[in-house]
Amino acid sequence: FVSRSAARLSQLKQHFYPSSPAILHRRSISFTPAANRSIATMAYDKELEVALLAVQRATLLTKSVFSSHSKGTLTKSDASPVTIGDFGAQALIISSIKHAFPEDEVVGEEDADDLRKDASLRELVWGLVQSAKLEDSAAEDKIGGPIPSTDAMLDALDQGNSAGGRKGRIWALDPIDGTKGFLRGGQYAVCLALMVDGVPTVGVLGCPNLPIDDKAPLDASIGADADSGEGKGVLFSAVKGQGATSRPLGKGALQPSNPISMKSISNISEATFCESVESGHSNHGDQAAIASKLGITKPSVRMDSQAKYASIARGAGDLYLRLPFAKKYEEKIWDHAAGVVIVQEAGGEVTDAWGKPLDFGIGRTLKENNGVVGAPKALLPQVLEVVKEVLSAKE
Ligand SMILES: Nc1ncnc2c1ncn2[C@@H]1O[C@H](COP(=O)(O)O)[C@@H](OP(=O)(O)O)[C@H]1O
Ligand SMILES: [Mg+2]
Ligand SMILES: [Mg+2]
Ligand SMILES: [Mg+2]
Repeated sequence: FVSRSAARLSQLKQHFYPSSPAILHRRSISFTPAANRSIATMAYDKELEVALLAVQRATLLTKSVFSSHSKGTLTKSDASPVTIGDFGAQALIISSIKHAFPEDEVVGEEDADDLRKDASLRELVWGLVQSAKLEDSAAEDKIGGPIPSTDAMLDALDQGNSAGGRKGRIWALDPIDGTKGFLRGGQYAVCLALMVDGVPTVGVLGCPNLPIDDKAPLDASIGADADSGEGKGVLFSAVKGQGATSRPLGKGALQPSNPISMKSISNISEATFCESVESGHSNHGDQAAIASKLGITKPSVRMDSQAKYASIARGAGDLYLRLPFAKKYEEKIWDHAAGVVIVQEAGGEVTDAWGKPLDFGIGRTLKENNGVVGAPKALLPQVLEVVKEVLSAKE
């Protein structure tokens, strides 16, 4: 008994005086392997952290452009707008990715052509890029700190030129999705996804004008006048197999996250569907016909950008409808990759309008797909049936 209690006493001493060399040794055996195991199971944790910080830093830049008078808007060859915010955000994000993962490729929407030709535009963007700094130095370090020179900024912008493909690690980047919404003061999103062998695997959406509260109701005004202010600004993210989360968009280190999931609705007629504001981006008429065939009576919620995917993933809306006007329009992978993995991890599924899986592995566009439909997994077949009915009636 005496020797057993002496042994117990020594155990207790070791427990309460962990500075003793004996206990340090024991701790290193008994705790470290378990800690390592849990780290090993968190696949893509570094990719996720870098993507979250990179997107958060880029939103500091887009918000500064948003509140400035001139957005330096240009018209691209396809007649769509691009702003100094798009250029600056792309340069910052690519430089973050290349710092952490130098071998990875990036499919980015923009390039440096316009900035190389126009010195004053280049200086405007350079000024913005230099001022966009996370307030936490450890967080800044993780994404490589400031871009060192104008040339480095232009090179980073141009590194979004990957052709995409089915092999290896390729990031899809939309520095400002919903540029028209951004210019209007509506919704926009900074979107970044890592695709592994053509499959969206890590997704991050920075939505400066969405309400932080996952439970906030979606009303029609969400798309119209969503000036960033109190209670606004969300970072959504997901890693394949690990669920989806939201957290407030901050200015420094990452804020704590909450799990999100799609709403469970028992009857499709109760659904709220989200569609583009721009009537040129999807067919509002077909979407209204589909909603009415599904018995949906609530008006659609129109908002720009992948904020629609984020909104259905957090259960604020239910369906994402993007019915094509023309067979020939090829959806861009950066308009969907991040939103798709977030919706999938929140319990949803996304296909094209004919029910075909979206193929992110064939290049910069979804050229084998036509239109996009997203819904809670269990309801998608029912929605697709009606979508196909409406589309077939027009053929
Ligand atoms: N005719 C078209 N059909 C579908 N999408 C289009 C389109 N023309 C432009 N787009 C894309 O629609 C995106 C915005 O989507 P939404 O309508 O959901 O807000 C644009 O992204 P950018 O704003 O990044 O250029 C652009 O890539
Ligand atoms: Mg664009
Ligand atoms: Mg876009
Ligand atoms: Mg864009």
